[in-house]
Amino acid sequence: MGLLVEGQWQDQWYDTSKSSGRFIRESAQFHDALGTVSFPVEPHRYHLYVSYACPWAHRTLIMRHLKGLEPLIGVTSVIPEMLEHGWVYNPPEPHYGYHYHHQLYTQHDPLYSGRVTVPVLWDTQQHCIVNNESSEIIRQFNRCFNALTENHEDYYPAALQEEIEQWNQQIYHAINNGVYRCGFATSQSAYEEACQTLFSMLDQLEQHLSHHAYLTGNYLTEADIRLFTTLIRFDAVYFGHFKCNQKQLCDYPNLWDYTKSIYQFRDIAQTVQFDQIKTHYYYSHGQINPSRIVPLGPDLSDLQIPAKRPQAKVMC
Ligand SMILES: N[C@@H](CCC(=O)N[C@@H](CS)C(=O)NCC(=O)O)C(=O)O
Repeated sequence: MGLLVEGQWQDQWYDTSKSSGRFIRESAQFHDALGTVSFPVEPHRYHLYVSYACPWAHRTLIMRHLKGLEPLIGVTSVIPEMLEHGWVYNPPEPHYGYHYHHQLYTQHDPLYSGRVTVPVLWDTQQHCIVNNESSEIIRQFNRCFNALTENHEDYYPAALQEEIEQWNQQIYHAINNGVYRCGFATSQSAYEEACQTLFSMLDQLEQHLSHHAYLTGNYLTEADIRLFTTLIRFDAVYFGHFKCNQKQLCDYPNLWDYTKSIYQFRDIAQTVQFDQIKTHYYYSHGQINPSRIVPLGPDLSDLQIPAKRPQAKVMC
């Protein structure tokens, strides 16, 4: 785990010393958009770099799948173990033969300073990063390629945007980033604050999902996709490794059924790789798990049993 400082790789854990033990996530630095003069929409031009372990990158894999973009946008993944060199490709990535993900960042900017994260959307023609913020990449995947794919499904429909934004904001803070705020906290008070916020939001969602099939009703939206990638990792890694252990997700009947329903929707299950998820978290974070032992459980076979709620609808 590390970061680049003016283009030089430094092996360094997160610094929580100036924030009373609280983990504060750095913002992504690249925010360009497809469908602009600089980045016109073209097949086979853009490439996605992901980790199957990472919940943020997982959002982009799901949207790429639902929007039928697999034939148009290639994917390179890293190995789950993220150690002194950060994210590592295996085999080397296809465009430049790089071994380390930080080499892609310095290809874009030889003096880049900051964290080296996945996902990255890369332009293979101009040899640069288009965007490294998952919430923006999924919006671009949702709308930019419709003319090429003839897939007009809309996971961010105008009529639901206000509601989606509200959910996104609450869920990002309490849950998506919330599990990291628990796991990477280095003081008791920072951990407890994050854990209480997390479980109070899960309790609120459990109520909501007792009378709504999905966050905004019967339609699957980006808000559900963003929530799903954290929930599907909950019992496997966040409960134990990140100490989010007031309850397991499977103790919440509605949240668990909701998670199953999305897992079972249109082969989304194929984007979920539990081996990589468990190996990444338990093996990579030596500060949290010095033995690097990866637990055998939990038994997640219940995910295969059909969910009870109605299958999601998709707006077109
Ligand atoms: N805001 C980014 C966050 C991406 C992110 O933090 N990814 C993690 C993987 S789960 C990462 O690459 N971390 C490496 C690091 O922080 O050094 C997004 O949503 O795309």
